[in-house]
Amino acid sequence: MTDAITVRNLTRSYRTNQLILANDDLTFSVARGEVFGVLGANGAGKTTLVSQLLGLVRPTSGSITVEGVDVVADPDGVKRITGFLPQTELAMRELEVRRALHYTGRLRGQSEADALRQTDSLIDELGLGPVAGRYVNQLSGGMMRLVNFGMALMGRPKLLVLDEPTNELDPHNRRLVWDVLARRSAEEGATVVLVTHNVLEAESVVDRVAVMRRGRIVTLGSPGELKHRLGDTVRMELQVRDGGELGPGELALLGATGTVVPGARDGRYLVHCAPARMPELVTVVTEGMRTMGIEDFRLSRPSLEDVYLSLGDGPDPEPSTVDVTDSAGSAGSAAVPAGVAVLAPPAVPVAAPVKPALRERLARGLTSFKYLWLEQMLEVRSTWWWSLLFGFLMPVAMVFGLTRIGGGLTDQNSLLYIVSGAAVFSVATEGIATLAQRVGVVRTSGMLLYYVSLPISRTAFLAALVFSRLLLILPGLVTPIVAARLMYDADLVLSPMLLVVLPLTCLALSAVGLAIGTVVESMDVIVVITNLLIFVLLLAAPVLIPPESLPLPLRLIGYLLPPTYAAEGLRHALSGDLGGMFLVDIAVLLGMTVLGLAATSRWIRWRIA
Ligand SMILES: Nc1ncnc2c1ncn2[C@@H]1O[C@H](COP(=O)(O)OP(=O)(O)OP(=O)(O)O)[C@@H](O)[C@H]1O
Repeated sequence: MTDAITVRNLTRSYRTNQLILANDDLTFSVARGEVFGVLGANGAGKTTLVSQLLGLVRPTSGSITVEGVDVVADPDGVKRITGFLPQTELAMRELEVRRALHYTGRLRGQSEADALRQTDSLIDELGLGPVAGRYVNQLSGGMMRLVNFGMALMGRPKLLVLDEPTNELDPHNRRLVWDVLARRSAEEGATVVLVTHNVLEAESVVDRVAVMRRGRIVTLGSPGELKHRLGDTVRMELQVRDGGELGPGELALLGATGTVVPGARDGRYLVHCAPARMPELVTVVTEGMRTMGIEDFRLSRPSLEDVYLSLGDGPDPEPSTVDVTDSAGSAGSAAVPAGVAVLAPPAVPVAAPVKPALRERLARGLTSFKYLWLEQMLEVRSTWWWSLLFGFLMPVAMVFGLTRIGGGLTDQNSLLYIVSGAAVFSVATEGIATLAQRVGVVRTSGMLLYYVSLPISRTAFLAALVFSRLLLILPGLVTPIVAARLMYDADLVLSPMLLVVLPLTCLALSAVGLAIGTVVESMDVIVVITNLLIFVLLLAAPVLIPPESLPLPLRLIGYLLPPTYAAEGLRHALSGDLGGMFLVDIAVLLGMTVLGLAATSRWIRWRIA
């Protein structure tokens, strides 16, 4: 078998108030078509390892090759051949199951026909027929996980990286997932990297397993080999009544015949001993059943769980105690420092990063944009009525109401303020506030991790976010103008310049929304900032109210806010005043667009680090 993954001296450190070695000098290889398990306690470094395999986290040092692609030099190359199932919340939750699978296939570069074909066959294979038309976020946790598993399989990736794929699944569906994985690896030659805490289940699925602790691989081999290392032992599994604990005296009594380790459940203990000592152990247990509170016990051969538990959770092992076996034939190397050394030279030569031709990139970018845009449009459908309220009715209501305050409309200038103010207020609500909050949710929920793992460009992703809101934003800009014309036969100039001002206003305010949602760390702070902005717009900025009616401090604050310039630009355009001040407004809006998009592009964590 040739190697699909080659990892050499991989180290990833994080510097917080201390230096954390999340992965510490890992060297191993995974053969093509192999199911490779990664086990380890919380914080052992499993997620850091798979994130690096996927090109999502940049190694501090070392190298990774996946199917001949140098992951560090060409992180996009690896995304084209990988299917990823993260533990975090996935995108596409507001789509129907069928669409979520289909769109994922298209975003992974499948043709329309192929994506539809595979969607149908996966729905069959995973038994998703009864829920195919239902929204993903309305399914039970287990069914949602099964759909997410299906999404990872779309595009028939050469490498599947699955983080706890059977979490929340019932026994029937767990079996289904393992069977599907076994088929993918045996029939299609897919390589599977499986992160799991479920040691018992992993044993029946994985070809080899690496056990990690404190950033290192402390043992690696096939389940059979690892169990063999426990020697010619037998084990007894004990269950203490009501999940209780054994006291030090009782542990010493059992420990006299073998090694005692606590099991994975409360009240469960495993005792390993030589076959010759077993009668003695059985006597100790049967005689002490009542005094020790032992409810049940049984004898068996050691399992992978025993290997895992026998490694304990003590301090990092010394290099000399590191235990390595590599069934692919690689040998451990004493020259490699602490951790594991299972060194296999890459069987596939590392290819230089392949940059697809411009035409292909454009075609891929457009397809990505189309499906991300469609996805976003479907995501916002639950809030359409709210957006339409702001887009159509609120600006009209504002024009209607504000023109009646204080005995009615006095002059054309006031009408201009009201019309442009109402328009910009509605755009700011949808463009800045809603967009900023949406980006914040995508970023903080872990959905971004999923988008980042797909072979899509950041530009396509951001463009889809903005353009999906445009349809909701544009009516809010236009309806106050139409309302004023109809209600007051207002003398508004509908110059071609409006075709510049209106889209630019949408774009500039959306860019500000994107930047706030990206740069501000906390979701709560994003909500506070955007609400405050809307509040200030309504009450203080020279958007609805002429500046001469505002005290100087409020006027100054107003001129610090982006929407003020949008309102001014619109007012100047509607009054036909296209002189110097209008050009200043356009320049500020352009500047805001560039700054907002640059800040978003710079700070959005497209590659986690
Ligand atoms: N972005 C980060 N900044 C600082 N420390 C980090 C970061 N990511 C991971 N770590 C640290 O690296 C170590 C390994 O974390 P990792 O998430 O890889 O563990 P894990 O084995 O996947 O754990 P779990 O089973 O809980 O998911 C932990 O100590 C963690 O706190």
